[in-house]
Amino acid sequence: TRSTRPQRLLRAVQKKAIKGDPQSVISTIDYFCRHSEWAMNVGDEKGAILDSVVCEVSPSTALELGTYCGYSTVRIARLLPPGTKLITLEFNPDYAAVARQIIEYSGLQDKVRVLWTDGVNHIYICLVEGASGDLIPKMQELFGIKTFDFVFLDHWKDRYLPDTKLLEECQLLRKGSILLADNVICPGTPDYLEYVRNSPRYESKYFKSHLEYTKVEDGLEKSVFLG
Ligand SMILES: O=C(NC/C=C/[C@H]1O[C@@H](n2cnc3c(NCCO)ncnc32)[C@H](O)[C@@H]1O)c1cc(-c2ccc(F)cc2)cc(O)c1O
Ligand SMILES: [Mg+2]
Repeated sequence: TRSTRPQRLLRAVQKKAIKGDPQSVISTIDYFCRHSEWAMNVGDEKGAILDSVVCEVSPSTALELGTYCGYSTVRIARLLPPGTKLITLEFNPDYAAVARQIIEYSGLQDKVRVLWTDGVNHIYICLVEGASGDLIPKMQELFGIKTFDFVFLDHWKDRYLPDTKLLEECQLLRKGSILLADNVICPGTPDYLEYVRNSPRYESKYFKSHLEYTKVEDGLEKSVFLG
């Protein structure tokens, strides 16, 4: 049977990227998506905005909803200081398998630890297979996470709002937690935008950009939880 797009993207990384070099993995994926096959990675233009927010927040705990091939996982993890806990959730086992290999190829595998390892000098990336709706309520029990400093939303667009409300209900957000949402224009997340822009519990800001690898408008919404 024909390979899948994530498998072809992985093969391009294994063929062209420098093993152990996260930036090379990122550039290879961007080149592949621009010149061979488009794929729904956050991409280089919005990725630069993601980078700047991650550097500004310098989170000690971070959550990514929707790993897909691991492109934004690598983008985020390469900027995190040692001792950070990054949890990324992916419920499609085939995508999770590709993401695991891309994360490992980027040299972050020595930082990929199951979260309860007591090492203190590594970034912990835990790629958990499962649906955010089931896993978010278990963050404390499974990973000892009290609150997330940073959340990157990039999964099904109609799940941004319910999962944000779930994070609030599970008290996984604290005063100052930052939510960064991809695709708030294209494909669009109207109910989520309306919520974070009108709720007194959030201070929201739109970062105008373009849909990955295209000239179509898209952007990221950065929302600070006010507690
Ligand atoms: O649809 C887009 N992203 C979805 C990502 C889904 C990934 O996340 C995983 N996932 C989904 N829900 C959950 C979940 N929980 C929710 C269910 O329980 N728990 C765990 N994992 C989950 C999927 O398995 C995928 O791996 C998109 C589209 C365009 C686009 C724009 C223009 C076009 F013309 C075409 C496409 C551009 C983008 O940047 C985009 O991100
Ligand atoms: Mg996206």
